[in-house]
Amino acid sequence: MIKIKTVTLHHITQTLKTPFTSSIGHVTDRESILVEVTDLEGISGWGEVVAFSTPWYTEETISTAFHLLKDILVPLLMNQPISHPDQLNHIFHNVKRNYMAKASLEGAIWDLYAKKQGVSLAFVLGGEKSEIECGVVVGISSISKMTEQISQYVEEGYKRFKVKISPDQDIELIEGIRKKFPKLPLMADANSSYSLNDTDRLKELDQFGLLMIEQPLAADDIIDHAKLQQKLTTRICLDESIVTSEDARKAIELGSCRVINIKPGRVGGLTESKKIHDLCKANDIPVWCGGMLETSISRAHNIALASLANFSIPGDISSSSRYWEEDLVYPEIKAVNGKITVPRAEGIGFHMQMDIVKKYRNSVTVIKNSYI
Ligand SMILES: O=C(O)CCC(=O)c1ccccc1C(=O)O
Ligand SMILES: [Mg+2]
Repeated sequence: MIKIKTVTLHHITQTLKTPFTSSIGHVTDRESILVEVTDLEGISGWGEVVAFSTPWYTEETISTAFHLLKDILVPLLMNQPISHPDQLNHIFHNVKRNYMAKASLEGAIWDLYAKKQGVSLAFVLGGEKSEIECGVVVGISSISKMTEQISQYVEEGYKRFKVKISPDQDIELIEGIRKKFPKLPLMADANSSYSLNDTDRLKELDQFGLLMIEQPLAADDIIDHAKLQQKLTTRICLDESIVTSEDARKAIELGSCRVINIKPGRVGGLTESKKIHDLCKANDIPVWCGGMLETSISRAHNIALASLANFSIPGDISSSSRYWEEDLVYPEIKAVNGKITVPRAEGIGFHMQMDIVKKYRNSVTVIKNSYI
């Protein structure tokens, strides 16, 4: 039984090694809220808010998540003994959406739940793989810089390569990469920058043998994606459009996609992620774990999640050093020859380096349970 003593919100800002650009957003300084849940025995579980500073990817921001955590979600959890993290879905039932805020607390409870049993997060989630294959993402810049970055990542051994595209830079970019790397496991993420009017343009991409195209159409759409998928040979992968397992069920039923990207933050946590994984498995839809320019706390959650059987495509889980000067955890999260070993140590399997957390911390908020 988990009895919460305190919930500590560490608000941090880290500067990315190099700014990251997609068709809809540009990130230089990455704000995060690290969520530390400590129980009466003094054991801590860790989660992370992966929302951005502004609502360009989803409607949530770091500020909205802080409000939700402090004023709504943490109070709902206090004075409730928790026997299993799955209960949080029910406890948060009357709070609409705000999935990233919910996921941060839920992730911390999952970590704590595993630690209290002395087993790994991957184990309690039902993970089967002892190592996961890693992919890497190249943000928008010039075609020559993007191709150069890919060459570097090929050398580092990554197993799958994703480039950000938009109608301003797509065919020429993919053509250029393909000339240099004809057989590379390559995919493109459009972050909703096209409409059905661009169908002919998107059909031109079919000739390049991409693994898939991610989220070509609107973030809230599954109807037009179904129409588009019928016209493309390239598989469509949905990211933004899938925020619940019900969304996934409907998208599969409509034929809106042939692959799904699961991000625990986007779907409200690991319980919902597992549900989507299981549903996709039953429907022969492969899944992979997406990335959010996250710290190693979420990276560790993602590694555990990606050890489940139907995560059969390498996800956006790269070395911490892909984005960060310093890792918040020890040992450092590192892809070696494009693979990361799933830790067997308890919980997330990595130790927090509090001196480094404090170095990047703007503020800390401790919420105490009323029974202490
Ligand atoms: O390497 C990563 O963390 C993933 C990068 C990425 O593609 C991304 C980063 C931020 C927000 C949305 C996305 C996305 O998958 O669309
Ligand atoms: Mg995406």
